[in-house]
Amino acid sequence: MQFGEVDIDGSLVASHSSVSEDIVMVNNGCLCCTVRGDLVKMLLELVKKKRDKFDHIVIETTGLANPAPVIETFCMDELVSRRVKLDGVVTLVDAKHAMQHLNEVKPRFVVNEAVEQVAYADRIILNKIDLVTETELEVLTNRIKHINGMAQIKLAKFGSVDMDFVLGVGGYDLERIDSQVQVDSSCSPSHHHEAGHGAEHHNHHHDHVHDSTVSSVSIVYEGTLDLDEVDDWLERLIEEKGEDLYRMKGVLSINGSDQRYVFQVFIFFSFVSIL
Ligand SMILES: Nc1nc2c(ncn2[C@@H]2O[C@H](COP(=O)(O)OP(=O)(O)OP(=O)(O)O)[C@@H](O)[C@H]2O)c(=O)[nH]1
Repeated sequence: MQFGEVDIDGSLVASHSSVSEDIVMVNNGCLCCTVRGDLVKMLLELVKKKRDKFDHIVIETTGLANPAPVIETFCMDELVSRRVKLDGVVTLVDAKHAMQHLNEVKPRFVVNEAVEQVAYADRIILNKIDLVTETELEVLTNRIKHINGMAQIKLAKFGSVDMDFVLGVGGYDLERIDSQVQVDSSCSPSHHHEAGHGAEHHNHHHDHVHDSTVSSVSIVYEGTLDLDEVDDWLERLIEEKGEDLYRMKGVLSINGSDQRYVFQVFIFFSFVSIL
């Protein structure tokens, strides 16, 4: 499926077309509710009429789309969420042009879509690496990691990556968060390591990078936590800072319990989902 105002890929595909039947264009603009309504209709129709013919549904948005309303559809629409599960958000980054888009200064209250697409991603394909120098690639990679420290990044030419990298991602799968968080806390470049006596901030890797209004932070705290206090903290954080947050994932060790607690939170304009 593709969202977009001008259906260019659609006409290209239609002209070659034994596959056209499997590609659905949704071109009613980018307003969240319009897109969501269409998306819900398409998804339900696919499930109803062709459920035995596919394993995955791939939704391609235009480069200008905010991914949030699409992600939101899978959590908020009851009929959809009962029938299809969001596997993950994959963002294809054009190594040659991405920096320019990430740096574009938008008017106040207008979000930079390129930054959002990186921020929401579970997987990032950093494509066209043959068109940039090693230094450019390094600067861009650092910038992307600064915006989103959780996503796995794969460098590619002509979009060539293993199928496993883009399908079966499990980005919203609570069971996989445990391992993701462990990997992340050992290698994230933007982690905050808190140990008893106060926070020590390790952001020195990024001192030379253009400041980004969107960034990811991880907190590693040794010891156990009180569940009620964690609940209160999350509630307060969402209430006070909800508008500034995109996603949260975590694994907690709780006082008096030898089980690991895994949580994730998605925050969209006026919607919070805690699993
Ligand atoms: N040198 C080089 N060219 C590439 C690579 N990947 C794609 N291209 C070329 O870039 C051109 C434009 O392709 P894309 O940027 O992928 O276009 P697209 O994604 O279909 O465009 P939108 O969906 O409209 O964003 C085509 O001629 C591709 O062959 C790459 O890794 N290296």
